[in-house]
Amino acid sequence: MRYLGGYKIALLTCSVIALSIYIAFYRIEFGNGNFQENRTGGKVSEKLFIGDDFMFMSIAEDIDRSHSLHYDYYRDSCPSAEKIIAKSIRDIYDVKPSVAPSLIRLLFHDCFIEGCDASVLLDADEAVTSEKEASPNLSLKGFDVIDAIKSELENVCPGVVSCADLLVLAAREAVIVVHLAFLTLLAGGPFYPLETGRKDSAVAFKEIAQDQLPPPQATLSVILASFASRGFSVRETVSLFGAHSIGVTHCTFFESRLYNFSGTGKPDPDLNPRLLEELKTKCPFSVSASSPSASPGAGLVSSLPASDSENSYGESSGNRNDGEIDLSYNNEGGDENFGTRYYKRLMEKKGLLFSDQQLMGSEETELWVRAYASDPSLFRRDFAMSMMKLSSYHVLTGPLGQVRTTCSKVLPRN
Ligand code: HEM
Ligand SMILES: [Ca+2]
Repeated sequence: MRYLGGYKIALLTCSVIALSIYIAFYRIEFGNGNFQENRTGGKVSEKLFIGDDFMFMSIAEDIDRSHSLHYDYYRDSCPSAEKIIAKSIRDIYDVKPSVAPSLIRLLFHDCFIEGCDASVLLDADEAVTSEKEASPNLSLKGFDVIDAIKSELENVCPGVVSCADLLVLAAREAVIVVHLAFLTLLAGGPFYPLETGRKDSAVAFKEIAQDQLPPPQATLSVILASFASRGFSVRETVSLFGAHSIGVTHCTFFESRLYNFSGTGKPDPDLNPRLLEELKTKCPFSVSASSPSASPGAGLVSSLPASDSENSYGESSGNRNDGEIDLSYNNEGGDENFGTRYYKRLMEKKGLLFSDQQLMGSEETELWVRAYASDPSLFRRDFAMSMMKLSSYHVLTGPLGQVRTTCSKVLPRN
């Protein structure tokens, strides 16, 4: 009996130690804010992974599964959905690699504004003031790709797969194809598991998009505050910026750094002098660099230094006839790693956007920049976690949303 009692105590002690280690690990690795309240009030389960292998773990199961996100949500209703999406992205990427950055950015602009509910995809009509018309969204691309995949899905299982799920799954596939291209997929990721079951909004949020998407002139404190208000830690925020390893930016978003930084009439001292000279040839002086026509929205923009706020996202930035430059323009050293190369550039003052270079502006953000620059697998792992978190941010589930049949239109009211 005494022996059995001792055994029980030992077992209890072991369990307590194991639980403490687990909790400590969870806190250290993922900080706070990882639980996402969905709009039904339920908890979205979190998945963790250790090293480069995913360890699936349900931290908090929803009570009512029909009103929450879960794995393989379309298992019975549309079993081929994820395959159709994945194949479409791969096929399109083969002929048009720019689809990958377009969709990753589209996901960010959807999820950041009132959650991943496909609100950004809605066109304007009598009932909808489209987010597409908000100035940060004028240069978004990839809507045609989403529409094409959606019509394929509608042929196979009409009215089943939401546009919000389609967008997060398509963006994940975009991350995968990019990594295949960079030959880093085999090096461990970053595939990230995604739960599904998001519903689409019946409204769009143009004013909120205008106010709350940080402009390329945003200062570090503005950037961090805007991500923190959505539950993203500094580490997660810095890792998400790694998406700027690929894709393009228009000259208009950084030209004031070349010619008239903060109204000084001089270039931004935080821009690499050699890169500066090259960029000047790619983006010749234009009127907008000296006296911007843009009149940005209020909100975040109004908290910028006056001279910077004048030329944030311009009202017509997407329509101006201005050059497109690779965000990784003139990458020297042949370092082809997605992520790593972006952070190395920041260390050499080669971030194209002022907001990118801001990540070198505090001890804590600089620490993560340096960590990601030197450790590709750490970056891949953190990026995957943060993308997963972004993709489940503030989702609509159950009866709170709808499943649109055309992603640019809300369902007609009965
Ligand atoms: C403060 C935060 C951010 C700002 C100010 C910002 C700003 C910008 C700007 C100005 C562009 C160029 C757009 C153009 O000229 O067409 C751009 C491109 C892009 N952004 Fe961001 N961004 C931010 C965060 C993010 C995040 C968190 C992601 C994804 C996780 C992201 C993904 C991308 C991608 C992939 C592109 C390239 C798009 C393409 O080539 O089509 N950005 N961003
Ligand atoms: Ca949204």
